[in-house]
Amino acid sequence: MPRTSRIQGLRDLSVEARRKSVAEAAGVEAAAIAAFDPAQGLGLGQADHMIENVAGVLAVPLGVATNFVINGTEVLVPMATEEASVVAAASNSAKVARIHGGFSTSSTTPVMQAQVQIVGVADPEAGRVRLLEARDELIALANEQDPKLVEFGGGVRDIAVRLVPSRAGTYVVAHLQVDVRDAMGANAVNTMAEAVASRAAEIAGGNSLLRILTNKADLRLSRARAVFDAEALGGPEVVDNIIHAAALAEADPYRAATHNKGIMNGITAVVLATGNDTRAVEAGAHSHAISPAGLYTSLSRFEKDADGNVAASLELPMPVGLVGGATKVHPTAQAAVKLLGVSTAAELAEIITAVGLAQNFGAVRALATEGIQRGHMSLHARNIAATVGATAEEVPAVVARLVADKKVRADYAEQVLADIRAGR
Ligand SMILES: CC(C)(COP(=O)([O-])OP(=O)([O-])OC[C@H]1O[C@@H](n2cnc3c(N)ncnc32)[C@H](O)[C@@H]1OP(=O)([O-])[O-])[C@@H](O)C(=O)NCCC(=O)NCCSC(=O)C[C@@](C)(O)CC(=O)[O-]
Ligand SMILES: NC(=O)C1=CN([C@@H]2O[C@H](COP(=O)(O)OP(=O)(O)OC[C@H]3O[C@@H](n4cnc5c(N)ncnc54)[C@H](OP(=O)(O)O)[C@@H]3O)[C@@H](O)[C@H]2O)C=CC1
Repeated sequence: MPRTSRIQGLRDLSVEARRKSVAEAAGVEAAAIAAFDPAQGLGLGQADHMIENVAGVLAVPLGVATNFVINGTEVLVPMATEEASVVAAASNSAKVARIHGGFSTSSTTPVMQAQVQIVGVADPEAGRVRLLEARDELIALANEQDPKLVEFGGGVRDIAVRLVPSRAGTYVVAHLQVDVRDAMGANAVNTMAEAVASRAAEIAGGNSLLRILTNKADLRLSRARAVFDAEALGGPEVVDNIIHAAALAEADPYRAATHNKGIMNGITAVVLATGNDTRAVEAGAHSHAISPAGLYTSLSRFEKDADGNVAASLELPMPVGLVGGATKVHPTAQAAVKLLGVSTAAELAEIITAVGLAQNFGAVRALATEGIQRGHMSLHARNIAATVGATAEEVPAVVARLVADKKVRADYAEQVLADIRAGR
């Protein structure tokens, strides 16, 4: 069967049947994603090699978002999240995006930056120039630290030097700009920064202090765009409401924070599912969300295009890898990568960005029409039913009453469960 991400009725299958259906649709062996089953996921022994003082593992629901077409390829997306309605929203948006061809993505070269802070330079302007004169020497010294990365075509691409005035004087800050290829790159660039720090300080005429990557990875950008059909959304008025919602997020930091949280609902779920550094991606995203006027603003843009449809776009840092960190050692993360069918970090970064845009659009569309609660709470109701003690067999009946009565609350769920058990 040709690879497809359209699996109608996936929600109605059992977990095991869903996993089988997803593997078939993705064109992978069922064994490739067997580690989605916690029984075959991260073992205590493996976990004990990953972090310190391991006492257990924390399982998180792993859903699969459907309907994605990205650069013409059908993609089923693993999403690790504890939040109801996130997977549904991403799938719903992806379904609408299919009308105009799905998502188009692109990305820059995977360049991560490490900072070397140099303190106590009497003549920082001249110190900066001295460092730039020594560019080739410092690049060679840094590249010696990771011959394998250079062998893969990576390595230091350039050096930039910034002067940062502060209450404690002006710092000369050298940036190593390193192509890290398919790594997230933090360990790689941190090693390089530590190796060049003392020589850089000597050249600049000061003392080196911090040698560490920046998570404001604005030389490693990923982009996604999609067109959402006006008629499918409910007509021009809905489009105008979506544009207004997006305009507020652009202008108001209070709204931008939640608008961007909506984006990260999608992004962080895939970053986590693939064993990548969620904190690095979140730090990069929010540090990127600063307007030219210095305001915290929305990361995505929604515009009404010439045909009256919504043209949505998103560009942000996306420092994710396939070869380092937990991705290589976590069996479920490896299975997630197999399901995605990606072979480079850039491909992964672009899929993650598309999912962020889909998630963001789904939330804003709901907010700009019926509001978030109907969709979100009707799915959250299952959590509430389980919380008050409903068995798997009782949950559907409890949820149906909570949603029908528009009272998705734990106290009401207790009453409904009691009624159902009493045959009322
Ligand atoms: C929840 C929906 C999708 C319902 O929307 P709906 O129109 O009732 O859904 P539907 O039953 O017509 O299904 C449409 C498609 O949605 C997907 N879908 C629909 N239901 C399911 C399900 N149970 N399981 C799996 N997939 C589901 C599925 O893809 C389905 O098509 P199909 O593939 O079946 O042909 C919609 O109301 C929605 O997208 N709401 C937005 C929810 C959301 O954004 N949740 C994120 C949490 S809220 C938040 O924290 C972010 C926020 C809101 O604060 C951000 C911000 O402020 O901007
Ligand atoms: N965000 C942050 O602030 C920080 C994050 N971290 C953590 O660092 C980890 C990621 O760092 P990262 O450097 O990726 O980890 P790794 O050091 O595990 O992986 C990178 C290494 O993999 C090797 N490699 C093999 N194949 C490739 C390839 N195709 N492309 C590139 N490199 C390849 C490279 O050479 P070689 O084998 O010679 O090393 C490279 O140095 C994450 O777990 C993150 O959480 C750490 C510090 C700070």
